[in-house]
Amino acid sequence: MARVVCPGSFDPVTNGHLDVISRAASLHDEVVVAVLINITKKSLFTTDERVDMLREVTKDYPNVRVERFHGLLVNFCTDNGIHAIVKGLRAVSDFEYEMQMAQMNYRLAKVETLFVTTNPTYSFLSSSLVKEIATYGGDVSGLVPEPVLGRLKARLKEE
Ligand SMILES: O=C(O)c1ccc2[nH]nc(Br)c2c1
Ligand SMILES: O=C(O)c1ccc2[nH]nc(Br)c2c1
Repeated sequence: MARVVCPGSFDPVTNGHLDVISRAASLHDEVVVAVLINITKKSLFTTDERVDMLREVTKDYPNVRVERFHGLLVNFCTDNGIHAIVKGLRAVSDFEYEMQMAQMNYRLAKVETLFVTTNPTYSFLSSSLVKEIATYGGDVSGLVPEPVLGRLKARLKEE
């Protein structure tokens, strides 16, 4: 049973994230999308909201489940029988940091990291850019799943 993890903040999940998750799901028996609980970093959505949105937008993928974790990713992996991490690469600029993390995670727990090159349509995308554009009234439709677009607009109205 090849189980892999797609970790992230997903604050909120974007179509770029979903592209990586769906491609990982087509390659492995099970994909665990792991939402990082980060108490130090202020996020726009709570952990529960981020988990809920991910569950909603991945409900048509039977081999994808969404969990949350805090602390070291490799501890989450070893606790859950996960031997590989799947990350998206949007551009060469992602590679240096991801390479460092991948080598550390292998050293710590022999957990491998596999990379998926993101669909060029979304290679400019990040959660933070989507939030920034939406904050100033920019149109981010088509960049996040429909259910996320509604929640993003509603949340930003509250800010
Ligand atoms: O949501 C994030 O913070 C985040 C970061 C980096 C990422 N690489 N691949 C994916 Br899916 C991904 C998600
Ligand atoms: O949303 C982000 O911050 C983020 C970062 C890094 C990423 N690599 N691949 C993907 Br999809 C991705 C998304």
